[in-house]
Amino acid sequence: MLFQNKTNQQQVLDCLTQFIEPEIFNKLQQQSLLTVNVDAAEIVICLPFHAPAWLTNLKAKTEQPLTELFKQSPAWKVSYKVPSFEHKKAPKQNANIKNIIAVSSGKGGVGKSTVSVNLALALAKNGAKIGLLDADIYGPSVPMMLGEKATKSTSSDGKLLQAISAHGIVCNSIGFLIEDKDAMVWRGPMASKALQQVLNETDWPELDYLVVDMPPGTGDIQLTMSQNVALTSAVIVTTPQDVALIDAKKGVTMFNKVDVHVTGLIENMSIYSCVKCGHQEAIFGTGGGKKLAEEFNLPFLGALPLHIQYRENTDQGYPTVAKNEQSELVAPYLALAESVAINLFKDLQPTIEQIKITELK
Ligand SMILES: Nc1ncnc2c1ncn2[C@@H]1O[C@H](COP(=O)(O)OP(=O)(O)OP(=O)(O)O)[C@@H](O)[C@H]1O
Repeated sequence: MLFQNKTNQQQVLDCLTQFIEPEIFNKLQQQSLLTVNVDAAEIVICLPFHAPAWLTNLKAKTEQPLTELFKQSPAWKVSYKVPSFEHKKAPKQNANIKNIIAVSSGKGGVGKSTVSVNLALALAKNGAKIGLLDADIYGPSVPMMLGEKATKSTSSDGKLLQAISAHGIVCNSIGFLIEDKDAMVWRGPMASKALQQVLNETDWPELDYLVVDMPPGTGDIQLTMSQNVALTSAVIVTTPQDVALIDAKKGVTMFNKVDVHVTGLIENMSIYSCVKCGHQEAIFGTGGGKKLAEEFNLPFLGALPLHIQYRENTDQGYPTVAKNEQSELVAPYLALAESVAINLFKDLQPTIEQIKITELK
């Protein structure tokens, strides 16, 4: 009888299953990332993604039931290790870069670079080690957006370029390698070579994710680039407008064609909030991104508002997420970053070496 009254591990795990999505819970268990120490009233978790709001929410929801089981407030021992996820094709990859995420758009001007920059910063703000590579040969804008336009790439060993540090992330740009006027006449293999060059000839520190701002469109250039780089996954940026959605469809189709995993869709310029009166309007329509995601059975990763501050901040080289002044503009990016990191874990398997390391612990 005494034994029955004593809380056991399984009861604690049963409690946690009610508050963690099954796909996440099962994988955490399979990969030995979640353990319970009943005697110490401890939940020990090694999170494979950085998601502060997700964790805070989980702790808040489980506080009462776990306290009842443990007869004391639970202690959470949380550590982080983002795995390198398997991808279908595996061109040689820099060992320092665990994962490469392409930010893509079917058409130009939907805010792909703005999203790349702020998403990279938000992933870093959530705790991940982040690099940003500007592969947009048509208009490399990342150096300007990060306030590093005047910075020149340097090399300490005469072989590898130093990655440029800005606002807590490191970056490099294809813009440092090319003349603007040249890019217009490039073909796929040339652009792909330039991307590989800037990727492989940069001295990247250890990165959980390298975010790549791809050139807009789904033509020969984008196709070759996606084929020749070890992309872990792609996210597609669209606006709610029909024309943008049609092109976003082409984006998803392109990545499917070259066997690159698509994490999901992001809707930019979603709702306009008037700075003066707060009135909200769906200038480019509403719900299109979500509908498209449903059509392709992909996660809808988040909607980002249309707001003048996003433009002004990147124009000044101080992106909104780095500036961190307006929570209503920063919060959607932090949520988006969590969504991307969590969905990658849900969808993809860690590489074999990664599993072995975890099992040995
Ligand atoms: N959510 C937003 N609210 C307000 N302005 C935005 C938003 N997103 C992007 N912009 C602005 O829209 C313009 C186009 O954005 P951006 O350069 O990021 O788009 P892009 O898709 O990368 O374009 P390109 O096809 O030229 O590479 C920029 O002036 C940018 O500041």
